[in-house]
Amino acid sequence: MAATFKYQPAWAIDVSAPGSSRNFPRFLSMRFACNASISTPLSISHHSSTESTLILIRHGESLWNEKNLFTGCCDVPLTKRGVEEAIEAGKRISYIPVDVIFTSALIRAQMTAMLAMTQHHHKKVPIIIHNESEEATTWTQVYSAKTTKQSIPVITAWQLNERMYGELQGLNKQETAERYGKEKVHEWRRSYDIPPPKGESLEMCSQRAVAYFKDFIEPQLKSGKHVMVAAHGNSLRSIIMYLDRLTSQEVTDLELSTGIPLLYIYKEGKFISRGSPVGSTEAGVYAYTQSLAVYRQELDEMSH
Ligand SMILES: O=C(O)[C@@H](CO)OP(=O)(O)O
Repeated sequence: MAATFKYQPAWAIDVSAPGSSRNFPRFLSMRFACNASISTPLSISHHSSTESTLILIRHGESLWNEKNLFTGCCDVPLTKRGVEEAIEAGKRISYIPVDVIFTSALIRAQMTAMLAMTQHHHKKVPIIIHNESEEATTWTQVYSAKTTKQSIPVITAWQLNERMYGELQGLNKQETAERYGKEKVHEWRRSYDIPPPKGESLEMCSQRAVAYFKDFIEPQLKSGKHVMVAAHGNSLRSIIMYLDRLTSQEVTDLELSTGIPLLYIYKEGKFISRGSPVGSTEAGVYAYTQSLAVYRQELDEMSH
């Protein structure tokens, strides 16, 4: 079968991307059996666009957020409230274009991305790309160009996982503060370079999360693709530190709420923060760039 996989859809990522020689997941080798020419159905052309959107979403409330437990890389699902937050987040971004989704390898981020996309006006189907083995790649192929066009690839990457919290994972945050002192626990949770016992500091988390962002997500934005990243409090704090050029002191005060999408415009190599596309500020988002305004208008026309 492999010999027949001749075409690479627009969503497949350039194998020559920097960092591809590292041991990153094998999503790079995705192939389709059909002779598919994939492009966005709306008028924002990937090739002519000089600006693209980046949505960052921290997952909705998880069962361990609810119980106030250190979670880190433990793979726990969303609560009912987390599910609702993800759906609400989806409503807030439902008019913002999304061509490719990156999530961590953890279910709470993946659930958030999938639930958010149920609200999107373009009605495309998010599909998780499985390239963990030859079989996974072969057995998950799509053979229809039309179906591929109506899909959004969802790329999972462990590098976007929550920071690994070491020996704090599963411990109650309040009880840990009582045992080790509030200040020590705050230092473990929010300092830049002090790791919790046997865990990752924010700096260590940033070394993998920001490297992944630069190597795999930024090239997508550069090529005009609109990207959503669903990840975690600390992996996103490290990415925001990079995007907003925060100092290691400034990032200690950065807190992200669950399920609140943050919007950036990527333009001429720069990231411009547009805050959270909530309610009335949405107009401001669309006023910001002409091509986004056109996208919005076309979505409106499609849904009438
Ligand atoms: O427990 C965790 O994994 C994180 C995020 O929920 O907690 P904190 O906010 O303490 O970094």
